[in-house]
Amino acid sequence: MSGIIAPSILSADYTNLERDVKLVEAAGAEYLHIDVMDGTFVPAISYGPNWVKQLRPETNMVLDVHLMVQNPERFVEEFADAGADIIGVHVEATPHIHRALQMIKNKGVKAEVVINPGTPVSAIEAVLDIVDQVLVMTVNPGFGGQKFLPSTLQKIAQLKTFREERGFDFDIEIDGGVNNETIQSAYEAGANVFVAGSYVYDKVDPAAKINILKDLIK
Ligand SMILES: O=C(CO)[C@@H](O)[C@H](O)COP(=O)(O)O
Ligand SMILES: [Co+2]
Repeated sequence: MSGIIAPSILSADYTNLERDVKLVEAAGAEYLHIDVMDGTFVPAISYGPNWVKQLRPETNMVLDVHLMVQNPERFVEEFADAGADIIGVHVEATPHIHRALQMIKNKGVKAEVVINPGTPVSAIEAVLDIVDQVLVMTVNPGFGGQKFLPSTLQKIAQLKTFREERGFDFDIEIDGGVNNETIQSAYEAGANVFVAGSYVYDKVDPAAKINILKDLIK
């Protein structure tokens, strides 16, 4: 099974956002990753539901919304109404992770649970039967351009084993430090959706970068 590339627009040029979105779509990216940050769960502040709503008609890519916000259940319905296709909520951000995921599913949107590098897979075991996707953070959340943490690979493998043994049906996404040198180890461990921000957008030719990544996960 070949993998899916999800460019993160956190590293795009916001003054040329439409160009940067269309460019990765034309290059074959299937998902567009949108990092929502609240200045509390993570230090930075980024964008909100209105921003997703304006982006929605501009692309056919799957909008993969990563909520790095405290108590995400306050916002999931707004992001669903804005046109998100997948909404991810951090287990560390709420005492009500099951409710948050259920709220996403009730809106007809794919529900994703997210774990930080310091959080074990056991913290999400009780919700693995209801999620469509698990996001394993391969850096600490909050910023683009950080280094991939190889210690996260064993959690990817553990999730793959859980899925096989218990007959669950979720995708495994990774986010942070994904580039031509790191993608293959995560693919081999069992990940099948790959967020890439700075590697795709920071230097020349995002389309070529997507092709390089795609070739490595065939
Ligand atoms: O969620 C986050 C950061 O918190 C990411 O989605 C970043 O946007 C990934 O950026 P790179 O590590 O690929 O530069
Ligand atoms: Co992200």
